Amino acid sequence: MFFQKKGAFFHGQKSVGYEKLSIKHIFIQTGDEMSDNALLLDERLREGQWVGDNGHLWIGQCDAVELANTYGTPLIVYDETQIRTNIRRYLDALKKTELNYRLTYASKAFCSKAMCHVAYSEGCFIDVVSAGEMMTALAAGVPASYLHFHGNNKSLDELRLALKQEVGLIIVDNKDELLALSRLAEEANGQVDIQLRIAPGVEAHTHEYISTGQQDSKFGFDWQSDQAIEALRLAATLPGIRVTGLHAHIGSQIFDASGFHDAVERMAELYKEGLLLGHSLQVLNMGGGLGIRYTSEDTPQPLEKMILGLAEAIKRIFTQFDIPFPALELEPGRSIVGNAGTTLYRAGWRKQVDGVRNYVAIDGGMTDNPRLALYGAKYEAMLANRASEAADTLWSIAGKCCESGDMIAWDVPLPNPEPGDLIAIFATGAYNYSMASHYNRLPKPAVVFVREGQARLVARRETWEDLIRNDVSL
Ligand SMILES: Cc1ncc(COP(=O)(O)O)c(C=O)c1O
Ligand SMILES: N[C@@H](CCCC[NH3+])C(=O)O
Repeated sequence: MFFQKKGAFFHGQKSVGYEKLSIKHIFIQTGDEMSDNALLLDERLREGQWVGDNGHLWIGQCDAVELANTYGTPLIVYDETQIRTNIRRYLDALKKTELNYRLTYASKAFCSKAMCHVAYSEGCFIDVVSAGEMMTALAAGVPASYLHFHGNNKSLDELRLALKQEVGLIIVDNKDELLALSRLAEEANGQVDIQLRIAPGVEAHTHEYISTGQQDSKFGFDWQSDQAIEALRLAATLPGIRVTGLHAHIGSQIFDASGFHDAVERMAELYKEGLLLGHSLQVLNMGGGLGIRYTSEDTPQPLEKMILGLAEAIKRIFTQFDIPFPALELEPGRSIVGNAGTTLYRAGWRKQVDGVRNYVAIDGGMTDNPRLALYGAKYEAMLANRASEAADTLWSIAGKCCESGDMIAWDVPLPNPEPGDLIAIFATGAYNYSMASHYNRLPKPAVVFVREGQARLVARRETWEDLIRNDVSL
């Protein structure tokens, strides 16, 4: 039987081990209202970073130059304190909403055993979207009851695995999956808790490719054409499943709260229908999506303001519908790990075309950071070994792949780089390592966590042997 283990489900009910599990450490800066760089002179620096007397970039009290010399480049450096701070800010804000709540880390943003362990140790549930992410979290010691299984095309094998492992929740994306899951659960004589993912048909105000709440989306039951209400009706007739919540994730890198509020209106209407159909709904899962500052052009609202605003909208709208307040579940990824990651590259050869552009090539590229190629993402850069020198020339940072679009940043200010300099790219903690590829057979970079002056390797650099491991012997 795979009934969910009881008693670990809402922070508001004090049954989850947030207080118990959290590890004491010093916050470098705690005020939610402060922007990332409020205390720092160089606005490219993130919280927990500074330029040392030696002119080097320091991250989490570790010298970036030493990190690169020790672990090689490209190297993704995560400030573990920052990750924990980000999670605690979410939990603190959620606590203030006075709703029951649950915080789920969307591991797609950066999935590794160390990261799953950190998120869980801070009290997060873990959103996984494949058997691979599920097995990573389990290998990290996260109990299956803390896993929430997402995805628009979970295979039958993946669903069977989720049931066998007794994951805490499955977020069902479409009718085919709903029918299949009910059948599998019935065959196993069990019952599984599910949420239905809804496409509420709202505008998220973000890049088209990372917008998911609109009607024309591959994700979720369509609200506008009544697919969603039909799913609730169907689910009420199916054995083996218990609909405990409704889910909407409208997109990613969002600064404007209006899309969330519009979504709540539609979700509340559906929630009421669900209750009337006899579903034991308890949770409104509003997904992730909060944006972060990649460059000074980005101006995210303070986290607490976004969360309290969302909670107020939920309370107001649920009151209008005359239904009990739900527990609020959030599922952030980028805003947990994005600003905590910095990638260090070794500068290679340059190409300067007078009056056109200065290029400096690095020892990585779209293989470890495809975000410019995919979304036109912008980043800020610094020479980590010459961080106190004036950044007085514009340089474009090119990857080493055979692809003109293999760029990391266009025209960013740097002191004239020399081959061998160390180039730091900030805010690369989300969707970089997790979207890394082997194009041109480049090995994936190493990942280290730094914390209070200590560094630990959490993912080793791939080797050439790793790259040919799956090639069958000739
Ligand atoms: C279902 C779901 N939940 C949560 C997230 C995390 O989003 P973000 O990284 O923008 O917080 C995503 C990714 O966009 C998602 O697809
Ligand atoms: N990969 C995207 C985010 C996708 C969010 C997952 N649904 C990015 O790098 O911004």
